[in-house]
Amino acid sequence: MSPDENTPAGGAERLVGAVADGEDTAVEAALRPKDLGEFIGQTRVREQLDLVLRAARARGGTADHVLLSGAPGLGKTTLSMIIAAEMGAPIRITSGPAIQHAGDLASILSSLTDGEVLFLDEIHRMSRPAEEMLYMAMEDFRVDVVVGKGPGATAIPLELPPFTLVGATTRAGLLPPPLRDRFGFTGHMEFYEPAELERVVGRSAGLLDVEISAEGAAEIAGRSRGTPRIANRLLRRVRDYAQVRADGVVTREIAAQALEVYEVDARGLDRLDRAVLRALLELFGGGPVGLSTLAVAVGEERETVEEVAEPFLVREGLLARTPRGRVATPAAWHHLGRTPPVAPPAGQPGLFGT
Ligand SMILES: Nc1ncnc2c1ncn2[C@@H]1O[C@H](COP(=O)(O)OP(=O)(O)OP(=O)(O)O)[C@@H](O)[C@H]1O
Repeated sequence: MSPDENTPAGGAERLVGAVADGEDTAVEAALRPKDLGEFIGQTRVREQLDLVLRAARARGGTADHVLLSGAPGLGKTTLSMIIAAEMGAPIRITSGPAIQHAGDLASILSSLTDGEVLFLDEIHRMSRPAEEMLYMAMEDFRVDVVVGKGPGATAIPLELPPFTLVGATTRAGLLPPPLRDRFGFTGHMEFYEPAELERVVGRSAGLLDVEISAEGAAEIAGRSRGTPRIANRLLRRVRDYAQVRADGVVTREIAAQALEVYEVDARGLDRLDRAVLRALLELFGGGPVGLSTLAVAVGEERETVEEVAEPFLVREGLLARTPRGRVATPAAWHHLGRTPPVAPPAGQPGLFGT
């Protein structure tokens, strides 16, 4: 398996990875907002969803199918639970990779109750036959269950109770159009602003009984890469530090010291992210340099640099992928406390290829 942004080479989970680790799973249930009012940020999606749910409630029916797209850890599972809670309906949770055969899906669908919410995480990873069964289930609340094999096989139609499908995907673009078109509402989840993450940290600290100052919450928020899951994880590590090395209270200084121990810098970069930038600046004058050369310079696999470190560096505007290779932006020089090279006179090719 190739590495991704969330797991460094070697397998250990990254403190700043956005995919849930075992500890996250254990504590996240306690930290999830329970209704739309408690859900922080995502103003647009929240308002649109509020309208969809209110209208469905007023009609006394089930809500339209909902597709939530966005990076891991932004709150898709949480929102699906909120949709069920707001509709006063039970929720069934499963995921695309768990449904490999159409029969797996048929057995889930046929056991749904009236109005139930079915949360299908990673919906883009479902098998094709299951996907085709889902089209009919979403549109007509009916599936054809095939009994037998070969020429003697018969399709038995099975009526389903009305239900709301909430699909979640990190890659909306990978969904086949017929599937995408069957959702009545699509919400795209954005990365969170620091002020919103500060509220997430403050709220979680309250639930975990951690005393924290506003500045302490801001310090953690600024290092959380726009992602509530990372904010909650960093809060737990800072809490440990505050307990062991101080009086348990999370101030700005304590948060900064703790995250220095864990090598997460003021902008949320970790050791690997910084190693890539440092090599780019110190060994290659800021680039352009080929990916393979850069990977050798930091002693990592090419895939690790490309899939683990680069996405966040690109998102932060610290690194650019150009046809001639990787280039550090002026912001990268500033972030590592260095002065970017002077731009060449107009008309002459320079470091940044202009
Ligand atoms: N808007 C929010 N306000 C407060 N906490 C949030 C918010 N969004 C997410 N969280 C918290 O972040 C954690 C991760 O959220 P969640 O599991 O819903 O993310 P996700 O997008 O479903 O991730 P994945 O795709 O990896 O399953 C949870 O503990 C949740 O409480």
